[in-house]
Amino acid sequence: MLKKLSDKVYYMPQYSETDRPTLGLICGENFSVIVDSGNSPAHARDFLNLVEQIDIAPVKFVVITHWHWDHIFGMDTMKLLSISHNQTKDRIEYLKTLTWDDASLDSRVETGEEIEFCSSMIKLEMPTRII
Ligand SMILES: Nc1ccn([C@@H]2O[C@H](COP(=O)(O)O)[C@@H](O)[C@H]2O)c(=O)n1
Repeated sequence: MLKKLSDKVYYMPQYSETDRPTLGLICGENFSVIVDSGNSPAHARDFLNLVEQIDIAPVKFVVITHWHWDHIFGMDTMKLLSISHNQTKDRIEYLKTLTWDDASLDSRVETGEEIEFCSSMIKLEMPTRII
């Protein structure tokens, strides 16, 4: 169930066990907008399933607040036009060049490019992953 903040604003609360952040939904007269895409395809699908259950104008965009993995790994699954700051877009483009299998994550933790917390949460949220 989505939580309702007002007639126009809903959210799905965060789930700290696998670092799923809060996802938002802003409903306009003509279209609606999702705020952040979730930390995995499953997270995005869970949110979209809840959104489908309420009577709102069609969802047209997903607004990405920032580039952290937990806010962007559901983008492909949402299949929406995305809106973000240019620097966020650039960072996402860089992240798309990386590989996300366990060995690659471990190696980036070793070099300091990735933090252990994100690596372990990615493995927990997506035991098998094609990102
Ligand atoms: N280098 C980092 C540091 C943190 N994260 C992720 O950000 C989360 C905390 O901030 P949010 O605003 O994104 O909720 C944290 O839970 C990490 O998943 C990161 O990706 N990279």
